Amino acid sequence: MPLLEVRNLVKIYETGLIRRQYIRAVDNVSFDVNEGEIISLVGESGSGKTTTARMILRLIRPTSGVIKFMDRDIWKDLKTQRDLKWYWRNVNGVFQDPYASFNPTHRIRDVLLRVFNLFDVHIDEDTKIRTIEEALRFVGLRPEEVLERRPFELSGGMRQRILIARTIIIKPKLIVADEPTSMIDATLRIGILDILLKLREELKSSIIFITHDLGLATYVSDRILVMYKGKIVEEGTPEELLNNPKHEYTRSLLTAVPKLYSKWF
Ligand SMILES: Nc1ncnc2c1ncn2[C@@H]1O[C@H](COP(=O)(O)OP(=O)(O)OP(=O)(O)O)[C@@H](O)[C@H]1O
Repeated sequence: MPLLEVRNLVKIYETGLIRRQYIRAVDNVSFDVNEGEIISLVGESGSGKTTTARMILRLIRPTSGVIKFMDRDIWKDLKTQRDLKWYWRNVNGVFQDPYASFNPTHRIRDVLLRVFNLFDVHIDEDTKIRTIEEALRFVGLRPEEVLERRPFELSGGMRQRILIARTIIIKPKLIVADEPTSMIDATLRIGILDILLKLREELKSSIIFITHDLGLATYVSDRILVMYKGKIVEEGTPEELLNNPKHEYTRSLLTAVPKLYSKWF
């Protein structure tokens, strides 16, 4: 049984007050995510990646289709507040703008301590601090350097790492990482991807990595799904997509991938 099953997912947005317009943002999308697997959703801006991610995170309701996590339909079978906390503890998101995700007036220590309350994790204070320190070290930060600082006193790369640390604290089974590297310098991006690989390796997390950059997806994924105008137009391992892209859109994405990546295969 896959960890996550997405079947015939559709999202139609209605816009316009006088003349109604319908945008088919996600159009009949199906895929599975297995335990310990990293898959990427790759596509240009507007292809429906974020909408798909938000539906998986149960933040927006699909127009139709089914999402099952551990065999539970996330709209039909999760009813109580407790069910939802269970879900968000197990399926957690890391978003693209680490700055917007923090309350700027809070110290990092408090930002991270709040996570335990949010998800009803009842452990003693010492264990909480130890868990936080462990998570910070996991993402390559020194607790003593960041705990007392406020978000604006840290670099973008550090903030992104703290967001990942916040996710690690609750040890979700599935992490949905939506463009987690887009706001940081190119030189630091691989560092973030290496953390995702380490998460899979050491915590056996599954990851859905969302990006417009096929090169980054190639670096980190077991399987890549290419999205175009709301549909998945191609799916394969990085090797298959790089060596034998079938869809014209994948070929156009490949022209933007530096030779460095293709050299690996
Ligand atoms: N709340 C909304 N209301 C109306 N239309 C929306 C809404 N959110 C997204 N859309 C539209 O749905 C389509 C898919 O958007 P989505 O954000 O899912 O794509 P994306 O691939 O994640 O793009 P990006 O990389 O720019 O975030 C776009 O045409 C977008 O304009």
